[in-house]
Amino acid sequence: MKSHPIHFQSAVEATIRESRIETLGVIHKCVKKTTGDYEIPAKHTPVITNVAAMNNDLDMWGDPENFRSEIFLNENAIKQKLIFGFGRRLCAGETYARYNIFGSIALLLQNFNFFFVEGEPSSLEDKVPGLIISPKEL
Ligand code: HEM
Repeated sequence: MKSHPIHFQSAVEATIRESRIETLGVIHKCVKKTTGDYEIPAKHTPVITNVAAMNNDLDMWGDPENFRSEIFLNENAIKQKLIFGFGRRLCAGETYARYNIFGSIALLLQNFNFFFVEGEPSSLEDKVPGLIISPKEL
């Protein structure tokens, strides 16, 4: 079956979200007392976006624990952007990261077959926690 690049792209987006590599955003200083629905107690209060919570929000995703790439088929979906933070200080490496992840996964899938190895980390739960989540050593 021949798949369309946009379907592959949405699978890549879903993989980035599902892998939950980013837990917190960087510290920002509020320039206004309100942001969206939030009241910030004082101007210039430092705020940190809880990226992990956004990517696991039940109201937003319904079933965040499931891999559903079709959510990302709509190129303009706001959810697609949340992976890299939001607002004027969102991830500066977004385009670079998307381009590289897309290319790397495409090349790997074209050239290799992947299997789980018994006794070795096999799921996304097998990871090392931290500000940036990484897989356990393979
Ligand atoms: C899948 C890969 C990546 C993900 C999921 C990711 C995600 C994020 C997130 C969530 C933030 C915080 C945004 C906020 O606080 O609102 C951020 C900030 C940032 N990221 Fe990334 N990032 C990725 C790759 C990269 C790469 C490859 C670079 C550089 C080449 C990069 C450079 C930065 C920088 C400089 C900031 C701070 C931006 C600012 O405060 O103005 N990121 N990223």
